[in-house]
Amino acid sequence: MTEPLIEVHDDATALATAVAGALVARLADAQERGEEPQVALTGGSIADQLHHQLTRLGNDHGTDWARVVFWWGDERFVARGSDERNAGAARAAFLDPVGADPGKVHEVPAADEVDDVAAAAAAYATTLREHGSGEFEVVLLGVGPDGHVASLFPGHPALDDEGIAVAVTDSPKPPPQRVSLTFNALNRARTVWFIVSGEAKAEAVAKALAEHPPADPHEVPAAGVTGSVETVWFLDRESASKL
Ligand SMILES: O=C1O[C@H](COP(=O)(O)O)[C@@H](O)[C@H](O)[C@H]1O
Repeated sequence: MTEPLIEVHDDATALATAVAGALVARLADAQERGEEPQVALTGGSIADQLHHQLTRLGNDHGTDWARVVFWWGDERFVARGSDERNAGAARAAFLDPVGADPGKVHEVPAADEVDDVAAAAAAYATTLREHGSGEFEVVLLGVGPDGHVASLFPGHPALDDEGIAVAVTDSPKPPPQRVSLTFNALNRARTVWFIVSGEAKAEAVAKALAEHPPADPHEVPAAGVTGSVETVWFLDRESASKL
């Protein structure tokens, strides 16, 4: 468990630009050490801006995108062609333009590819186990106004799942069926970067970072994730306004 660092940027654009710059530098460093870094991407409102900035940077920092292994912290269980799919948006705006290797982009199976959401979670967990069960260089996490991360929602039984990936069948945020990495998997990451923008998230950020008393991850799931080497909360002024 690492002490969280906090970095506040002016607005969502500055925030996404900073995280994109930090990510390409971190991945290039890992590749220079001869590693093939694994990254878990996030969905949600900040993801589009982040993808845009990552594509703008492209190979500028020497990152070889074809030698990065991609995962998602969570996925909505919808058809592959659905606009709601986190992976679809990332592929179109970022992974395809920068030349990610399709064989190293590991999506959660879609609703039109497997029987049910439990089968999707089981298949994702199997693929993760084949790649080290979540030895992530970086996990990127958005945070919902209720403090959820990935698809781990306050008070939900998925918070206590001890596997790697869990099926969520009654998400309070639509769509109701999702697959999420568990706390167990997320907490194996070397680096966890929260990316949080907007006034609506300010309360959740303040609760997650409270020290006395610290937040209960069952009430504020974001408080239950830390990197083994580094945890950074990348915020904009609005999301940091209640700290
Ligand atoms: O549904 C989701 O929500 C969270 C937070 O999204 P936001 O739109 O409130 O920023 C996101 O991190 C997650 O990946 C996504 O599936």
